Amino acid sequence: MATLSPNGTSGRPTQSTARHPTAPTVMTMNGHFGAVGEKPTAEHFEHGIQIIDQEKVFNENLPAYLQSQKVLRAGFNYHLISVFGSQSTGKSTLLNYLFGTQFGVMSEADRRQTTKGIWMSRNKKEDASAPKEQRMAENILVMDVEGTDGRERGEDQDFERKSALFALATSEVLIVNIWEHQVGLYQGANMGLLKTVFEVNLQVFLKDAKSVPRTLLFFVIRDHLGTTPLANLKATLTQDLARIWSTLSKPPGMEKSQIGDYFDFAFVALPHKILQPEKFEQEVRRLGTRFREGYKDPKRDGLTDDRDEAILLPAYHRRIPADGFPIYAKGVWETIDSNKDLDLPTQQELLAQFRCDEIAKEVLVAFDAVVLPLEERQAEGVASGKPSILAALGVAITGARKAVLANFEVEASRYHKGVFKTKQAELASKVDGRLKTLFNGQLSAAHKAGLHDFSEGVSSAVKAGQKRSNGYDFHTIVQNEKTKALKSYETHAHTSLVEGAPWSNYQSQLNLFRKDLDEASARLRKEEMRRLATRSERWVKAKLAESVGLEFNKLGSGRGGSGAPAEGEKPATEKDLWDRIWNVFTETVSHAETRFTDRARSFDASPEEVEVGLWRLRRKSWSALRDKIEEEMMEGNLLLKLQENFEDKFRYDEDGVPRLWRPTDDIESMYTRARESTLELIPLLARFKLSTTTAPPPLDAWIGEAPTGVTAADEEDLHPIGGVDEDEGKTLEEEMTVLSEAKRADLATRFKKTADGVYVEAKRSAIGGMTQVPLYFYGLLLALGWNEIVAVLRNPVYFIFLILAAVGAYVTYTLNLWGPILRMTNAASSQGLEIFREKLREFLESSDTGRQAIGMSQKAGYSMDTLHSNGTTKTNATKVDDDVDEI
Ligand SMILES: Nc1nc2c(ncn2[C@@H]2O[C@H](COP(=O)(O)OP(=O)(O)OP(=O)(O)O)[C@@H](O)[C@H]2O)c(=O)[nH]1
Repeated sequence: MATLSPNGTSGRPTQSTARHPTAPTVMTMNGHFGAVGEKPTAEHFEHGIQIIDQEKVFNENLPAYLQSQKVLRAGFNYHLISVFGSQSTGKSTLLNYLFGTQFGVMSEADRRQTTKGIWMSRNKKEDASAPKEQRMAENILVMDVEGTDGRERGEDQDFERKSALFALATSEVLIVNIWEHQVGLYQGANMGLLKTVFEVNLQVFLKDAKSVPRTLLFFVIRDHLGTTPLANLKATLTQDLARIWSTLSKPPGMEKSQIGDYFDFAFVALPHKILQPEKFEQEVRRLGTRFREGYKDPKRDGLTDDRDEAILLPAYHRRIPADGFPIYAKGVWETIDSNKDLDLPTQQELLAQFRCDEIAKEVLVAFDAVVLPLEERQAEGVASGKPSILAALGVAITGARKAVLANFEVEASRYHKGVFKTKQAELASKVDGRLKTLFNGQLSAAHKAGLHDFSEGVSSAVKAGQKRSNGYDFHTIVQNEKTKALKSYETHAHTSLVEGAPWSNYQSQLNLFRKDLDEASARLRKEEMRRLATRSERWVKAKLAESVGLEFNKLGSGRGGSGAPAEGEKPATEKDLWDRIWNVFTETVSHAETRFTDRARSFDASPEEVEVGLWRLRRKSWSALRDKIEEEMMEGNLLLKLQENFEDKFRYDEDGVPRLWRPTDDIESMYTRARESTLELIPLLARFKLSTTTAPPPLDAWIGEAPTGVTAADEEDLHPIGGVDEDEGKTLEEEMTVLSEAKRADLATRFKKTADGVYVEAKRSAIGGMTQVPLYFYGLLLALGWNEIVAVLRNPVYFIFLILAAVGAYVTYTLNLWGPILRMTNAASSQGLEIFREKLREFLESSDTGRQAIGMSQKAGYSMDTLHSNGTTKTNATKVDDDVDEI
């Protein structure tokens, strides 16, 4: 590191190493760094910083310097003072005295330029008299500007002009350092330079005259001997300045403007430093306090001497926040250096935009630290399809939002108001955009979870209710779950509210949630209605299976309680079969409808929904009835019913007593009557019609028009019904046709064969009864069997056996058991005959001659085979059982 002698002359810092590649990579006094990435420290800036070097290069380390001096975060709480004047007039010396800085000072013996470019240093003198909280006023930055009229630059006044402009654009106070004997001179008193300053001032602030901060031109007259009073010197200088002002060509509209409209002037004279060192130091100290102390009102504070008035008035402040100063200064310098028109308001706007963006970035770091993880968790939840509800979201994001906006305001509000407002709005909308997404995401997660929980809650409560003996009230379950879901949603939404954000409310989302809940409960209710409908349908089906089955069974009893049917007249049970079925059907369904309606009402189902449910129930019930009828009408079943009906009419008399056929009986006419009566049943059964009207039942009127609320889904599983679903191509007539013409004919043929079999059997049994033994046969039996009779009578064992047999026969007779015994015997003999026939067939099948015998035996077994081929499932054994029952 370069070293400095205490007075800073011999070790005067070298120039920027950045501009001299051969220079060592160490930091030099001007604050330019050699090594890339090297961080400057407070030590590096012991002598301040050369913010612009003599080659007019701006030093990028200015922020680091301000940071090291703890000025960067001071906001507006700092002051900037520049000093300029002729070379070697003691400017640096004055600043070092006033502010404790360590600017380089020329040695007494060597009159050459020491200050090159523009240096800056922070005031190091503390004002011990000031209260602690006011010590911020010590943030005074002092710029030591390269002296004018220097022999080193000669005629080149470019830097001189540019540095003066720079000082004017940035400083509150311009100290013009002149020696007493320079007063009245033009160049020596820097009047040329001041003319430039005034000109530029007019141009620079022309655009926005109102916002022009005033500048204090503070003339420090050095080596004041006292022979010419300060007032005179002051007057001379004031006159000179006024003259210069008057000679300036002013822009239109500003012709009459006075120098005092833009500048304040102050004058101070300092004694000769060499000749009157004590007085010099005393006056310098007095002057120093004027910089460091707050403003003093001459009258209020009882000041008698304007030498005690404060210098750094608020009106002079350039209103550039300290953290924006390096950017601003750089922008200003680059504009000046490139000889462009300096437009300070624009510079300030540019600065404001730049800094506001930077500040926004800075404050967003803390915001991101809070919000980013939340956003990530939410995005993960959405991606996985299970949006997660973020706990205490509102508190977290409200804090983050408040902090980011407050921090931005603190830092950025110092900049150009318009830009600040715009950037603040931009930041707020960016922050709010993200938070709104987060908030809405939270609400939609709560929405989804709420709906899911609601459906689950209802389902599990219904399941639990199904297990309970006293059932469950669906409506209450739905209401309870709905209340729970709404409460939970509101809690989540409430805890996610972002305090202070105008968009942060959830009323519309809550309404949407409520609407979706209603939809979900309507859907669940519909499902429950479906379940109820299924239960009702099952109930109707079971009831119909029982009651319709019973009605059909009554067909088997052909007497209908009125004995053998008279010619052409049908028993009541047969005539009004369909009426009874229709009545049973409508009553059953009506009963089911009442139950369905009551239950559905308890679900809070709408009348339309109930209407649809009832309509479906009626259609389903009709289908169930049709199925049942079809089942009853299955060929085997029907033939059996007809056979039973016929046998009932044929085999039993008017009192329901089985007939014992005698040869004298008119079997044929009785058979014909019973057969015809049963045959008449076939057309009756073939078509579903009411006896009263002989028309089909009013099915379409009974089912009714499809309610308006019926959807395609409701009709999906319904069978088309003629008369109701005309478009399905089936008429009501077809719907009501139970047996087709061909089936009827076939059924009649089959039945006739069965009936014929029964008739033959009856005839045979009548003829069997007719066989009488001749009387002489008994005489012959007595004659031939006399010996055996005597043997039996004489033998006590035979005799006792005979008596027992007689008693047994008598008991059988008194118990009326002879008939069944005979039948059983008959059945057993026919069975035996059948077995014998089978055996014979098997035997004969093995030989050619046997085939003929099979044919014969088949003929003999005609009635039995017919019975089997007619589809009856009854075996002889069961027939025997039936007979036993009948008895
Ligand atoms: N007579 C007199 N000499 C002074 C006074 N103040 C400083 N000097 C001397 O003047 C010389 C120049 O002082 P500097 O402070 O370096 O002057 P400067 O204006 O900063 O010089 P440059 O930076 O080169 O422009 C030094 O030798 C000082 O000792 C003063 O009030 N009166």
